[in-house]
Amino acid sequence: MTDEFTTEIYYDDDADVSTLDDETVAVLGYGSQGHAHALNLHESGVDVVVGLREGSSSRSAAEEDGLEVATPGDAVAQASYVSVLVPDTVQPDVYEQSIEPNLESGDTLQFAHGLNIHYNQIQPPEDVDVTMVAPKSPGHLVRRNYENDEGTPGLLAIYQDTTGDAEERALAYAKGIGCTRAGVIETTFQEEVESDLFGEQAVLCGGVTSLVKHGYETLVDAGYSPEIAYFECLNELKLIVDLMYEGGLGEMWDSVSDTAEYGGLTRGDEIVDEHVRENMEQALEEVQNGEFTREWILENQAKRPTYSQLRQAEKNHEIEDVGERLRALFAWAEEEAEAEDEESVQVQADD
Ligand SMILES: NC(=O)C1=CN([C@@H]2O[C@H](COP(=O)(O)OP(=O)(O)OC[C@H]3O[C@@H](n4cnc5c(N)ncnc54)[C@H](O)[C@@H]3O)[C@@H](O)[C@H]2O)C=CC1
Ligand SMILES: CC(=O)[C@](C)(O)C(=O)O
Ligand SMILES: [Mg+2]
Ligand SMILES: [Mg+2]
Repeated sequence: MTDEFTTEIYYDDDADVSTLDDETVAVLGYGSQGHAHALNLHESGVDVVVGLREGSSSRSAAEEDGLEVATPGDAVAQASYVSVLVPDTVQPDVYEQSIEPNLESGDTLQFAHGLNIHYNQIQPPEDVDVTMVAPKSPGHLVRRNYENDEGTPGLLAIYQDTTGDAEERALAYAKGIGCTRAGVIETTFQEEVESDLFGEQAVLCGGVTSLVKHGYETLVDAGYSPEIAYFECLNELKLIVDLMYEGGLGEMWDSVSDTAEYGGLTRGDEIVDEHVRENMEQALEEVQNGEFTREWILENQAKRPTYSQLRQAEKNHEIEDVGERLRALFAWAEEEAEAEDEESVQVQADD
Protein backbone atom coordinates (compact mmCIF):
# COMPACT_ATOMS: atom_id res chain seq x y z
CA MET A 1 0.00 0.00 0.00
CA THR A 2 1.19 3.51 -0.66
CA ASP A 3 0.10 6.87 0.74
CA GLU A 4 1.58 8.93 -2.10
CA PHE A 5 -1.87 9.22 -3.69
CA THR A 6 -5.21 10.80 -2.78
CA THR A 7 -6.59 7.34 -2.07
CA GLU A 8 -5.31 3.98 -0.87
CA ILE A 9 -3.90 1.71 -3.56
CA TYR A 10 -3.09 -1.92 -2.89
CA TYR A 11 -0.45 -4.04 -4.61
CA ASP A 12 0.55 -7.72 -4.53
CA ASP A 13 2.33 -7.39 -1.19
CA ASP A 14 -0.87 -6.18 0.47
CA ALA A 15 -2.83 -9.32 -0.40
CA ASP A 16 -2.58 -13.06 0.18
CA VAL A 17 -4.46 -15.48 -2.06
CA SER A 18 -4.16 -18.20 0.60
CA THR A 19 -6.77 -16.24 2.59
CA LEU A 20 -9.22 -18.08 0.31
CA ASP A 21 -7.65 -21.50 0.93
CA ASP A 22 -10.60 -22.83 2.89
CA GLU A 23 -13.21 -21.34 0.58
CA THR A 24 -14.92 -22.37 -2.60
CA VAL A 25 -15.59 -19.47 -4.94
CA ALA A 26 -18.73 -19.73 -7.09
CA VAL A 27 -18.33 -17.70 -10.27
CA LEU A 28 -21.83 -17.15 -11.67
CA GLY A 29 -21.65 -16.55 -15.43
CA TYR A 30 -18.88 -17.39 -17.88
CA GLY A 31 -18.98 -14.35 -20.13
CA SER A 32 -16.57 -11.47 -20.49
CA GLN A 33 -15.66 -11.10 -16.80
CA GLY A 34 -16.80 -14.56 -15.65
CA HIS A 35 -14.38 -16.60 -17.74
CA ALA A 36 -11.49 -14.29 -16.83
CA HIS A 37 -12.15 -14.35 -13.07
CA ALA A 38 -12.81 -18.10 -12.99
CA LEU A 39 -9.68 -19.04 -14.95
CA ASN A 40 -7.39 -16.53 -13.23
CA LEU A 41 -8.57 -17.62 -9.76
CA HIS A 42 -8.24 -21.29 -10.69
CA GLU A 43 -4.67 -20.76 -11.90
CA SER A 44 -3.93 -18.77 -8.73
CA GLY A 45 -4.79 -21.92 -6.75
CA VAL A 46 -8.31 -20.99 -5.66
CA ASP A 47 -11.06 -23.62 -5.58
CA VAL A 48 -13.59 -22.45 -8.21
CA VAL A 49 -16.98 -23.72 -9.31
CA VAL A 50 -18.70 -22.02 -12.24
CA GLY A 51 -22.47 -21.54 -11.90
CA LEU A 52 -24.41 -21.83 -15.17
CA ARG A 53 -27.91 -22.87 -16.13
CA GLU A 54 -28.53 -26.34 -17.59
CA GLY A 55 -28.35 -26.00 -21.37
CA SER A 56 -26.33 -22.78 -21.26
CA SER A 57 -23.88 -22.68 -24.16
CA SER A 58 -21.22 -21.32 -21.78
CA ARG A 59 -21.23 -24.70 -20.01
CA SER A 60 -19.14 -26.56 -22.56
CA ALA A 61 -16.68 -23.66 -22.71
CA ALA A 62 -16.12 -23.73 -18.94
CA GLU A 63 -15.86 -27.52 -18.91
CA GLU A 64 -13.41 -27.55 -21.81
CA ASP A 65 -11.33 -25.04 -19.86
CA GLY A 66 -11.06 -27.66 -17.12
CA LEU A 67 -13.39 -26.00 -14.62
CA GLU A 68 -16.04 -27.57 -12.46
CA VAL A 69 -19.55 -26.49 -13.47
CA ALA A 70 -22.81 -26.64 -11.53
CA THR A 71 -26.19 -24.94 -11.72
CA PRO A 72 -26.13 -21.44 -10.18
CA GLY A 73 -28.08 -22.64 -7.13
CA ASP A 74 -25.79 -25.65 -6.53
CA ALA A 75 -22.69 -23.53 -7.07
CA VAL A 76 -23.85 -21.01 -4.45
CA ALA A 77 -24.75 -23.83 -2.06
CA GLN A 78 -21.23 -25.32 -2.39
CA ALA A 79 -19.47 -22.00 -2.07
CA SER A 80 -18.79 -19.52 0.70
CA TYR A 81 -17.74 -16.79 -1.75
CA VAL A 82 -20.16 -15.92 -4.54
CA SER A 83 -19.01 -13.80 -7.44
CA VAL A 84 -21.94 -12.42 -9.41
CA LEU A 85 -20.80 -12.15 -13.03
CA VAL A 86 -24.00 -12.57 -15.01
CA PRO A 87 -25.19 -9.44 -16.86
CA ASP A 88 -26.35 -6.58 -14.60
CA THR A 89 -29.88 -6.82 -15.99
CA VAL A 90 -30.37 -10.47 -14.99
CA GLN A 91 -28.63 -10.26 -11.60
CA PRO A 92 -31.81 -9.44 -9.62
CA ASP A 93 -33.58 -12.56 -11.00
CA VAL A 94 -30.54 -14.79 -10.51
CA TYR A 95 -30.20 -13.39 -7.00
CA GLU A 96 -33.81 -14.14 -6.15
CA GLN A 97 -33.92 -17.60 -7.72
CA SER A 98 -30.47 -19.06 -7.14
CA ILE A 99 -28.42 -16.98 -4.73
CA GLU A 100 -30.65 -15.88 -1.87
CA PRO A 101 -32.09 -19.35 -1.13
CA ASN A 102 -28.57 -20.81 -0.95
CA LEU A 103 -26.68 -18.07 0.89
CA GLU A 104 -25.43 -18.86 4.35
CA SER A 105 -24.54 -16.56 7.19
CA GLY A 106 -20.94 -15.37 6.82
CA ASP A 107 -20.81 -15.94 3.05
CA THR A 108 -19.49 -13.25 0.74
CA LEU A 109 -21.47 -11.73 -2.10
CA GLN A 110 -18.96 -10.29 -4.55
CA PHE A 111 -19.68 -8.00 -7.54
CA ALA A 112 -17.62 -6.57 -10.40
CA HIS A 113 -19.91 -3.56 -10.72
CA GLY A 114 -22.09 -2.00 -8.05
CA LEU A 115 -25.22 -1.17 -10.06
CA ASN A 116 -27.70 -3.55 -8.45
CA ILE A 117 -26.57 -2.83 -4.91
CA HIS A 118 -26.30 0.92 -5.32
CA TYR A 119 -29.69 1.30 -7.00
CA ASN A 120 -31.34 -1.17 -4.58
CA GLN A 121 -32.23 -3.88 -7.08
CA ILE A 122 -30.59 -6.46 -4.84
CA GLN A 123 -30.96 -6.18 -1.07
CA PRO A 124 -28.72 -8.75 0.60
CA PRO A 125 -29.33 -10.00 4.13
CA GLU A 126 -27.36 -8.37 6.91
CA ASP A 127 -25.35 -11.47 7.84
CA VAL A 128 -23.26 -11.72 4.64
CA ASP A 129 -20.30 -9.68 3.45
CA VAL A 130 -20.95 -7.62 0.33
CA THR A 131 -17.85 -6.64 -1.61
CA MET A 132 -16.76 -5.44 -4.99
CA VAL A 133 -13.64 -6.02 -7.03
CA ALA A 134 -14.21 -4.21 -10.30
CA PRO A 135 -11.51 -4.52 -12.95
CA LYS A 136 -11.14 -1.32 -14.96
CA SER A 137 -11.01 -3.31 -18.18
CA PRO A 138 -13.00 -5.48 -20.55
CA GLY A 139 -12.96 -9.07 -19.29
CA HIS A 140 -11.00 -10.52 -22.17
CA LEU A 141 -8.08 -8.29 -21.32
CA VAL A 142 -8.31 -9.25 -17.63
CA ARG A 143 -7.59 -12.76 -18.86
CA ARG A 144 -4.99 -11.80 -21.48
CA ASN A 145 -3.08 -9.59 -19.02
CA TYR A 146 -3.02 -12.34 -16.42
CA GLU A 147 -1.68 -14.85 -18.93
CA ASN A 148 1.02 -12.36 -19.97
CA ASP A 149 2.13 -11.86 -16.35
CA GLU A 150 0.67 -8.38 -16.43
CA GLY A 151 -2.19 -7.02 -14.40
CA THR A 152 -5.36 -5.00 -14.73
CA PRO A 153 -6.13 -2.11 -12.39
CA GLY A 154 -9.25 -2.57 -10.31
CA LEU A 155 -11.48 -0.93 -7.71
CA LEU A 156 -12.31 -2.50 -4.37
CA ALA A 157 -15.24 -1.57 -2.17
CA ILE A 158 -16.84 -2.99 0.93
CA TYR A 159 -20.58 -2.41 1.25
CA GLN A 160 -21.12 -4.71 4.20
CA ASP A 161 -18.58 -6.37 6.49
CA THR A 162 -20.21 -8.74 8.92
CA THR A 163 -17.34 -11.20 9.30
CA GLY A 164 -14.67 -8.55 9.87
CA ASP A 165 -12.64 -10.20 7.09
CA ALA A 166 -14.39 -8.71 4.06
CA GLU A 167 -11.47 -6.51 3.06
CA GLU A 168 -8.83 -9.23 3.43
CA ARG A 169 -10.90 -11.68 1.39
CA ALA A 170 -11.69 -9.12 -1.31
CA LEU A 171 -7.99 -8.31 -1.57
CA ALA A 172 -7.21 -12.01 -1.93
CA TYR A 173 -9.79 -12.21 -4.72
CA ALA A 174 -8.31 -9.12 -6.39
CA LYS A 175 -4.88 -10.71 -6.25
CA GLY A 176 -6.24 -14.00 -7.58
CA ILE A 177 -7.55 -12.32 -10.72
CA GLY A 178 -4.35 -10.30 -11.20
CA CYS A 179 -5.57 -6.83 -10.20
CA THR A 180 -3.09 -6.16 -7.40
CA ARG A 181 -0.27 -6.53 -9.95
CA ALA A 182 -1.43 -3.21 -11.45
CA GLY A 183 -3.00 -1.55 -8.40
CA VAL A 184 -6.33 -1.78 -6.61
CA ILE A 185 -7.99 1.43 -5.46
CA GLU A 186 -10.24 1.49 -2.42
CA THR A 187 -13.57 3.13 -3.16
CA THR A 188 -17.30 2.93 -2.41
CA PHE A 189 -20.07 1.24 -4.40
CA GLN A 190 -21.48 4.68 -5.18
CA GLU A 191 -18.22 6.08 -6.54
CA GLU A 192 -17.54 2.98 -8.64
CA VAL A 193 -21.03 2.89 -10.15
CA GLU A 194 -21.29 6.57 -10.95
CA SER A 195 -17.78 6.91 -12.35
CA ASP A 196 -18.05 3.65 -14.32
CA LEU A 197 -21.40 4.49 -15.94
CA PHE A 198 -20.23 8.01 -16.71
CA GLY A 199 -16.93 6.80 -18.15
CA GLU A 200 -18.43 4.21 -20.46
CA GLN A 201 -21.12 6.62 -21.69
CA ALA A 202 -19.15 9.83 -22.08
CA VAL A 203 -15.64 8.70 -22.96
CA LEU A 204 -14.75 5.03 -23.34
CA CYS A 205 -17.64 3.55 -25.29
CA GLY A 206 -20.19 6.24 -26.20
CA GLY A 207 -17.96 9.31 -26.55
CA VAL A 208 -15.22 7.66 -28.54
CA THR A 209 -17.48 5.81 -31.00
CA SER A 210 -19.42 9.00 -31.60
CA LEU A 211 -16.21 10.95 -32.21
CA VAL A 212 -15.00 8.27 -34.63
CA LYS A 213 -18.27 8.21 -36.58
CA HIS A 214 -18.51 12.00 -36.78
CA GLY A 215 -14.93 12.21 -38.04
CA TYR A 216 -15.46 9.44 -40.59
CA GLU A 217 -18.75 10.91 -41.86
CA THR A 218 -17.30 14.41 -42.13
CA LEU A 219 -14.52 13.15 -44.41
CA VAL A 220 -16.67 10.79 -46.50
CA ASP A 221 -19.46 13.38 -46.93
CA ALA A 222 -16.83 15.82 -48.19
CA GLY A 223 -15.82 13.33 -50.89
CA TYR A 224 -12.77 11.63 -49.33
CA SER A 225 -12.39 7.88 -49.71
CA PRO A 226 -14.01 5.65 -47.05
CA GLU A 227 -10.78 3.64 -46.77
CA ILE A 228 -8.74 6.73 -45.95
CA ALA A 229 -11.42 7.94 -43.53
CA TYR A 230 -11.35 4.53 -41.79
CA PHE A 231 -7.58 4.49 -41.35
CA GLU A 232 -7.53 8.13 -40.25
CA CYS A 233 -10.41 8.13 -37.78
CA LEU A 234 -10.55 4.57 -36.41
CA ASN A 235 -7.43 2.50 -37.03
CA GLU A 236 -4.92 5.19 -36.09
CA LEU A 237 -6.88 6.03 -32.94
CA LYS A 238 -5.58 2.79 -31.41
CA LEU A 239 -2.01 3.72 -32.19
CA ILE A 240 -2.45 7.18 -30.69
CA VAL A 241 -4.18 5.79 -27.58
CA ASP A 242 -1.36 3.24 -27.15
CA LEU A 243 1.06 6.16 -26.78
CA MET A 244 -1.18 7.86 -24.19
CA TYR A 245 -1.50 4.53 -22.35
CA GLU A 246 2.27 4.11 -22.25
CA GLY A 247 3.32 7.64 -21.40
CA GLY A 248 0.36 9.92 -20.90
CA LEU A 249 -0.78 12.75 -23.16
CA GLY A 250 2.81 14.03 -23.25
CA GLU A 251 4.24 10.93 -24.92
CA MET A 252 1.59 11.17 -27.61
CA TRP A 253 2.23 14.88 -28.21
CA ASP A 254 5.99 14.20 -28.33
CA SER A 255 5.57 11.45 -30.89
CA VAL A 256 3.31 13.28 -33.33
CA SER A 257 4.59 16.10 -35.52
CA ASP A 258 4.70 19.69 -34.28
CA THR A 259 2.10 20.36 -36.93
CA ALA A 260 -0.24 17.76 -35.42
CA GLU A 261 0.48 19.08 -31.95
CA TYR A 262 -0.27 22.71 -32.88
CA GLY A 263 -3.38 21.71 -34.85
CA GLY A 264 -4.58 19.45 -32.07
CA LEU A 265 -3.96 21.95 -29.28
CA THR A 266 -5.69 24.80 -31.12
CA ARG A 267 -8.56 22.89 -32.76
CA GLY A 268 -9.26 20.08 -30.28
CA ASP A 269 -11.05 22.23 -27.74
CA GLU A 270 -12.96 24.04 -30.48
CA ILE A 271 -14.35 20.73 -31.73
CA VAL A 272 -14.96 19.01 -28.42
CA ASP A 273 -16.08 22.27 -26.87
CA GLU A 274 -17.87 23.61 -23.80
CA HIS A 275 -21.12 22.29 -25.18
CA VAL A 276 -19.73 18.75 -25.03
CA ARG A 277 -18.71 19.42 -21.46
CA GLU A 278 -22.26 20.51 -20.65
CA ASN A 279 -23.57 17.32 -22.26
CA MET A 280 -21.18 15.30 -20.12
CA GLU A 281 -22.44 17.04 -16.98
CA GLN A 282 -25.99 16.22 -18.04
CA ALA A 283 -25.11 12.53 -18.54
CA LEU A 284 -23.42 12.47 -15.13
CA GLU A 285 -26.48 13.99 -13.50
CA GLU A 286 -28.73 11.31 -15.04
CA VAL A 287 -26.41 8.66 -13.61
CA GLN A 288 -26.32 10.30 -10.18
CA ASN A 289 -30.07 10.81 -9.85
CA GLY A 290 -30.88 7.28 -11.04
CA GLU A 291 -32.63 8.40 -14.24
CA PHE A 292 -30.28 6.40 -16.48
CA THR A 293 -30.68 3.23 -14.44
CA ARG A 294 -34.47 3.59 -14.28
CA GLU A 295 -34.54 3.97 -18.08
CA TRP A 296 -32.30 0.89 -18.55
CA ILE A 297 -34.43 -1.25 -16.22
CA LEU A 298 -37.64 -0.23 -18.04
CA GLU A 299 -35.95 -0.81 -21.42
CA ASN A 300 -35.25 -4.38 -20.31
CA GLN A 301 -38.78 -4.89 -19.01
CA ALA A 302 -40.00 -3.81 -22.46
CA LYS A 303 -37.64 -6.40 -24.06
CA ARG A 304 -35.07 -3.87 -25.24
CA PRO A 305 -36.81 -2.15 -28.22
CA THR A 306 -34.53 0.91 -28.34
CA TYR A 307 -31.36 -1.05 -27.57
CA SER A 308 -32.04 -3.54 -30.38
CA GLN A 309 -32.68 -0.78 -32.88
CA LEU A 310 -29.56 1.19 -31.97
CA ARG A 311 -27.38 -1.94 -32.02
CA GLN A 312 -28.61 -2.77 -35.51
CA ALA A 313 -27.99 0.78 -36.76
CA GLU A 314 -24.45 0.64 -35.36
CA LYS A 315 -23.82 -2.70 -37.12
CA ASN A 316 -25.11 -1.22 -40.38
CA HIS A 317 -22.81 1.83 -40.28
CA GLU A 318 -20.62 2.01 -43.37
CA ILE A 319 -17.44 2.25 -41.28
CA GLU A 320 -18.05 -1.31 -40.04
CA ASP A 321 -18.15 -2.73 -43.54
CA VAL A 322 -15.10 -0.81 -44.76
CA GLY A 323 -13.20 -1.77 -41.61
CA GLU A 324 -14.04 -5.45 -41.86
CA ARG A 325 -12.79 -5.61 -45.44
CA LEU A 326 -9.60 -3.69 -44.68
CA ARG A 327 -8.76 -5.64 -41.53
CA ALA A 328 -9.16 -8.94 -43.40
CA LEU A 329 -6.23 -7.89 -45.60
CA PHE A 330 -3.83 -7.14 -42.78
CA ALA A 331 -0.84 -9.46 -43.14
CA TRP A 332 -1.39 -10.79 -39.62
CA ALA A 333 -5.17 -11.18 -40.09
CA GLU A 334 -5.16 -14.96 -40.44
CA GLU A 335 -3.37 -15.46 -37.15
CA GLU A 336 -5.77 -13.06 -35.45
CA ALA A 337 -8.83 -14.76 -36.91
CA GLU A 338 -7.61 -18.11 -35.59
CA ALA A 339 -7.00 -16.67 -32.13
CA GLU A 340 -10.44 -15.04 -32.17
CA ASP A 341 -12.08 -18.31 -33.17
CA GLU A 342 -10.43 -19.97 -30.21
CA GLU A 343 -11.61 -17.20 -27.90
CA SER A 344 -15.17 -17.32 -29.13
CA VAL A 345 -15.31 -21.05 -28.54
CA GLN A 346 -14.01 -20.36 -25.07
CA VAL A 347 -16.44 -17.56 -24.34
CA GLN A 348 -19.94 -17.53 -25.65
CA ALA A 349 -21.32 -14.58 -23.81
CA ASP A 350 -24.84 -14.48 -25.22
CA ASP A 351 -26.79 -17.62 -24.74
N1 LIG B 1 -17.88 -6.71 -19.74
C1 LIG B 1 -16.90 -6.20 -19.02
O1 LIG B 1 -15.77 -6.18 -19.45
C2 LIG B 1 -17.13 -5.63 -17.66
C3 LIG B 1 -18.20 -6.06 -16.91
N2 LIG B 1 -18.30 -5.69 -15.59
C4 LIG B 1 -19.40 -6.21 -14.82
O2 LIG B 1 -19.28 -7.62 -14.74
C5 LIG B 1 -20.56 -8.22 -14.64
C6 LIG B 1 -20.73 -9.26 -15.73
O3 LIG B 1 -20.73 -8.59 -16.98
P1 LIG B 1 -20.21 -9.28 -18.32
O4 LIG B 1 -19.00 -10.08 -18.03
O5 LIG B 1 -20.19 -8.20 -19.34
O6 LIG B 1 -21.42 -10.28 -18.61
P2 LIG B 1 -21.69 -11.15 -19.92
O7 LIG B 1 -22.84 -10.55 -20.66
O8 LIG B 1 -20.44 -11.39 -20.67
O9 LIG B 1 -22.17 -12.49 -19.17
C7 LIG B 1 -22.74 -13.51 -19.82
C8 LIG B 1 -22.73 -14.75 -18.92
O10 LIG B 1 -23.85 -14.75 -18.04
C9 LIG B 1 -24.61 -15.94 -18.24
N3 LIG B 1 -26.03 -15.63 -18.07
C10 LIG B 1 -26.77 -14.78 -18.82
N4 LIG B 1 -28.05 -14.75 -18.37
C11 LIG B 1 -28.09 -15.62 -17.33
C12 LIG B 1 -29.11 -16.04 -16.45
N5 LIG B 1 -30.36 -15.58 -16.55
N6 LIG B 1 -28.81 -16.96 -15.49
C13 LIG B 1 -27.57 -17.44 -15.35
N7 LIG B 1 -26.54 -17.06 -16.16
C14 LIG B 1 -26.80 -16.18 -17.13
C15 LIG B 1 -24.29 -16.40 -19.64
O11 LIG B 1 -24.45 -17.77 -19.76
C16 LIG B 1 -22.83 -16.00 -19.79
O12 LIG B 1 -22.02 -17.02 -19.26
C17 LIG B 1 -21.55 -7.06 -14.72
O13 LIG B 1 -21.84 -6.67 -13.42
C18 LIG B 1 -20.77 -5.97 -15.43
O14 LIG B 1 -21.20 -4.66 -15.17
C19 LIG B 1 -17.35 -4.92 -14.98
C20 LIG B 1 -16.26 -4.48 -15.68
C21 LIG B 1 -16.14 -4.69 -17.09
C1 LIG C 1 -15.21 -2.55 -19.73
C2 LIG C 1 -15.79 -1.78 -18.62
O1 LIG C 1 -15.13 -1.50 -17.65
C3 LIG C 1 -17.13 -1.24 -18.75
C4 LIG C 1 -17.06 -0.36 -19.95
O2 LIG C 1 -17.39 -0.48 -17.60
C5 LIG C 1 -18.23 -2.27 -18.93
O3 LIG C 1 -18.08 -3.17 -19.79
O4 LIG C 1 -19.26 -2.15 -18.25
MG1 LIG D 1 -15.79 -0.21 -16.32
MG1 LIG E 1 -19.32 -0.71 -16.79
